Amino acid sequence: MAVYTTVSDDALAAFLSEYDLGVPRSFKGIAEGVENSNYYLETDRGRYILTLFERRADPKDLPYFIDLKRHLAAKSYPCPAPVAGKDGEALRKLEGRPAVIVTFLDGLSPQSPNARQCRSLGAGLARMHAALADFDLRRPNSLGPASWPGLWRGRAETADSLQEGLALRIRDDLKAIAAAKPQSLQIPRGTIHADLFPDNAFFLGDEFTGAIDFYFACSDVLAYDIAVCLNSWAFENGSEYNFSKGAALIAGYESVRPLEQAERNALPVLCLGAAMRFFLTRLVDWTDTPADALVRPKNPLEYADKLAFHRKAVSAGDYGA
Ligand SMILES: Nc1ncnc2c1ncn2[C@@H]1O[C@H](COP(=O)(O)OP(=O)(O)O)[C@@H](O)[C@H]1O
Ligand SMILES: N[C@@H](CCOP(=O)(O)O)C(=O)O
Repeated sequence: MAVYTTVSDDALAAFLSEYDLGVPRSFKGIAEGVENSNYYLETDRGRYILTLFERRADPKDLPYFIDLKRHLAAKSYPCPAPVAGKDGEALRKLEGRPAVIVTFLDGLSPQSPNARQCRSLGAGLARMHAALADFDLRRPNSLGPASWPGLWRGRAETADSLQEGLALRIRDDLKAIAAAKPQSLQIPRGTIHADLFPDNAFFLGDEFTGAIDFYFACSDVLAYDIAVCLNSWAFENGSEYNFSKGAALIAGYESVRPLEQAERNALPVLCLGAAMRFFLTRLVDWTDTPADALVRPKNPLEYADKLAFHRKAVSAGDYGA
């Protein structure tokens, strides 16, 4: 359960008095998620999510995330809309942490997405990129390749304790990615979600109905978002790549924005990089999650296994593109 910060009755009452949201009916910690503390809030006027930002969120980035969601919502892209208080501000403090209220989005996150859902998700991702094409704020990817050596430092022993010989393989992957210089790729850039996992996408049946959790959004190559999605949507049983799902996801994306050849060529290194990013943050969380936090850290080995698949991929064809 992702609740790092407990909200007292008095603090909640004082916080809600800053809004015009009616009378609270329900307030509960949310079981899913790992990054921030999330609460479900229902009042007589509607349903909301209250988020308190925790360790990885840099307070100076929060206005960027709020503006980004406002931009998408203004374009009728289905995502949570930030709720402003009586003073017009969406960002304030609760229990000493930065906090926002956003609107509740309906839909279900697929546990095991099928190929039709992958196709719809790919199209939804491309529509998001299109809707953000004129979003003019910039935020560097704080979990991009430059951050990985720092995340990895001092973790070799933990990696080897999870899987024999893993540290050596990770060192080799980091060297291979650095040599490929993914930051210098001459391919389309824009604003990306950077964490569009199945638990951050909602569906009604097989139709993508919206995205949540934009708190890793940043300026980067657009195809990196596809790489994140191939990693999180197209594998089964951890490490088995499902070609049909990957092909459907890419085809869905291309039904809105066809990929350039250079983007296709970059897919293997972008997929390796995306798997590395999630392996490393999971490895850090595996040992550094506070003992009293109500959260289930995610398994880093799932991404160590995906790295093994990407190491062998030579072209976009290996992913179904
Ligand atoms: N706007 C929203 N509408 C509906 N449910 C939401 C919304 N925001 C978050 N949730 C629920 O809260 C869970 C955790 O949210 P998420 O933003 O993924 O947390 P974290 O960033 O802390 O990992 C989601 O899986 C979803 O069930
Ligand atoms: N998607 C990441 C962790 C971030 O958590 P989320 O619940 O905000 O998606 C992972 O799976 O490692």
